[in-house]
Amino acid sequence: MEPAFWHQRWHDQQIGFHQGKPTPLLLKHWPSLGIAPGSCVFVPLAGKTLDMDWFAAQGLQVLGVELSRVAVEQFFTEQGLTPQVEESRYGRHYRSGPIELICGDAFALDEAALSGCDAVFDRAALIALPPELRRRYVRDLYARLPSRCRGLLITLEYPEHEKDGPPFCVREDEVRKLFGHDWEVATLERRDILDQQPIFIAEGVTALETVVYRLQRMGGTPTA
Ligand SMILES: C[S@@+](CC[C@H](N)C(=O)[O-])C[C@H]1O[C@@H](n2cnc3c(N)ncnc32)[C@H](O)[C@@H]1O
Repeated sequence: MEPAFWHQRWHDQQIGFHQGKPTPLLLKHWPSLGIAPGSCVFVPLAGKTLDMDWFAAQGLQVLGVELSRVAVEQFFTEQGLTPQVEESRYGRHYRSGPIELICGDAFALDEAALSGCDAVFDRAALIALPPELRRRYVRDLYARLPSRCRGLLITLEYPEHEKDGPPFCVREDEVRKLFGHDWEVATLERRDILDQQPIFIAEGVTALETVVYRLQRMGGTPTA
């Protein structure tokens, strides 16, 4: 997916992935990670997700990264927030209270940019990328997160021949292969969601599951 693809989606407001409330599986599983208040959560490929708002309400700091300026500015406008804006080599930083959203390319973030992150939340991010980019995303971006990091990853699985991505089908064996060497991966939940996704049904998809994984950087401190 080239940047132009996403810029066009935001320009046309073709943002069916955006949810009008925080991700229910986030609310269910985040507490099990035991992330302390005041910690910083990295939200890659953030869009204007209300998950960022939810993290802030839990007393967490948020660092999001998003390509589209439309998305970033809509996030703050819709939250009734007036961010401070500043440029850096990573892009344009928008800050309001505990939320900082960088309008820029996630692949350009280096270890220095991510050094304050204690956790990561990946929903509709890994699965927004085609196979080769997924490998780069985990190999390069996830590898720059500090060794104390842990987090949640949410994926979708469906018969691949029935639909083109995004969102892409990313099966458990691929998740384990992608994260395998550097991250401990635990499957927390697998849920059939086809009947809640009429758009997939309309496209001819006959089976759809969402899977929640806990990610723990190897060498980090595991929780119960
Ligand atoms: C499917 S959307 C998901 C947004 C958000 N995670 C959510 O749950 O609503 C993927 C987002 O990633 C952004 N994106 C794609 N490639 C990116 C990149 N290289 N760096 C930063 N953002 C990117 C797109 O503009 C789009 O808003």
